[in-house]
Amino acid sequence: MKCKVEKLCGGCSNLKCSKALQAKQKQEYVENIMERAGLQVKVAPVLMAKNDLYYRNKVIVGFAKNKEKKVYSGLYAAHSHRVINTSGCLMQPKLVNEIIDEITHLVDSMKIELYNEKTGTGLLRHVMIRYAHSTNQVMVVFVTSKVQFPSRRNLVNALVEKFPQIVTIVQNINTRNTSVVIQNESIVLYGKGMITDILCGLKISFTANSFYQIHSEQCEELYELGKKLLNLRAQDKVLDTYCGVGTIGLTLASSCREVTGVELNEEAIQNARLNAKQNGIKNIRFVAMDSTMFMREARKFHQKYEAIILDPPRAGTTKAFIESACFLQPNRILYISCDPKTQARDLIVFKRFGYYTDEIHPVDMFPYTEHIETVALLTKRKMRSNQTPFKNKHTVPKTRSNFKSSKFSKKTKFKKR
Ligand SMILES: C[S@@+](CC[C@H](N)C(=O)[O-])C[C@H]1O[C@@H](n2cnc3c(N)ncnc32)[C@H](O)[C@@H]1O
Repeated sequence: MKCKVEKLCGGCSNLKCSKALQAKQKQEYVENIMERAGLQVKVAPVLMAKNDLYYRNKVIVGFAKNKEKKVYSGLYAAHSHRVINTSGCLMQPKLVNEIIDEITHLVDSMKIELYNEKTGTGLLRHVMIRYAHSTNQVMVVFVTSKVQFPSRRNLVNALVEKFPQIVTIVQNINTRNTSVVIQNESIVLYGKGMITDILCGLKISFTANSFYQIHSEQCEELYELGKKLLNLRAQDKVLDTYCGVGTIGLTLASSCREVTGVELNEEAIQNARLNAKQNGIKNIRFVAMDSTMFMREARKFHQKYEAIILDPPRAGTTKAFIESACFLQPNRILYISCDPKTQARDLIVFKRFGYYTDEIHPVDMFPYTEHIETVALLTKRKMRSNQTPFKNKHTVPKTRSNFKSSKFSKKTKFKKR
């Protein structure tokens, strides 16, 4: 496969590898990590993506000017903030590439000021495009350094006229000296500020700040695998932590009694609630809260879940989360991870609290890159009666009557049972 900026970009380090070679390398990569962590687990063959080109449903580009002072756009060169021209990128949907090219042309012809990171001057920092594969809907987000955005009307009109697939355009204001692209303040310039995809047969809407898996088709495979491993029963209560816009819990809701989704990002929780409503799913609720804090509260009130799911960001989860999750004694824990290194670190802690896995399932969510998603089902193994790994004051589980009479903290949104 040929890419003109392959050596500069660093995004697709496996561009020259066949599918079979990528599968082998990624499996060995996970095996090495697990082995080095001292975990005796089998690593299953990698579940490779059927579509390995034009898959990225989220793209963020920066802008710069060439020697002739003409504006170009693209990703950053590896380990730098130098913009390289990635027009026509093979990992981005063709429509997304066309829209980026048009925006770049408009930014140039309308003489929109580019932001300068070094001096902190200028206006346009980045453009983010989000794409819904199943519905062909597109969201465009202009990230600016200030609220005043003089040419925005003309820019919006020109874009929606040329691309009817653009259903919403948002301005995100980032005044900070940071490499975090998207900040909390947004103004909707056109449409509703969200796009809707169809995922696992459900209508899933999300806004600019909410997480949505990068490879939508492969995400369906990932969730299908998770569902199969969990093997839920109709009476099960499920906790879906780090739930984003609720996608995992929503796809499981019809196979269990009830689901609780927990997520730090309030905007994502609002999306999740809308997603439950627009799919008529009633046995799910969402809590906007840090997952570790939630888990601590759940432990305090001795909540019972048959299955706990965690799908944290690359940094993995916390020891406090793991300790509390294991204390609740679910039958199974499903750990989905986008970084096998932090997953291995966390699996060691799970093991200390009695939860083991025999097998890791890698899923290739990021073809041609070095990244890999991994899924592990953990189940409880018996410990000797004198082995109690739990240390702090909630060691002794409350009796049922204790639990019923205990006062619920105002912060926590547990329902009395
Ligand atoms: C890898 S995403 C997974 C989202 C979702 N499970 C999915 O498949 O789309 C991780 C999510 O965790 C959320 N998050 C990050 N830190 C968190 C925390 N401390 N507590 C709860 N959620 C957190 C992020 O906002 C993000 O939505």
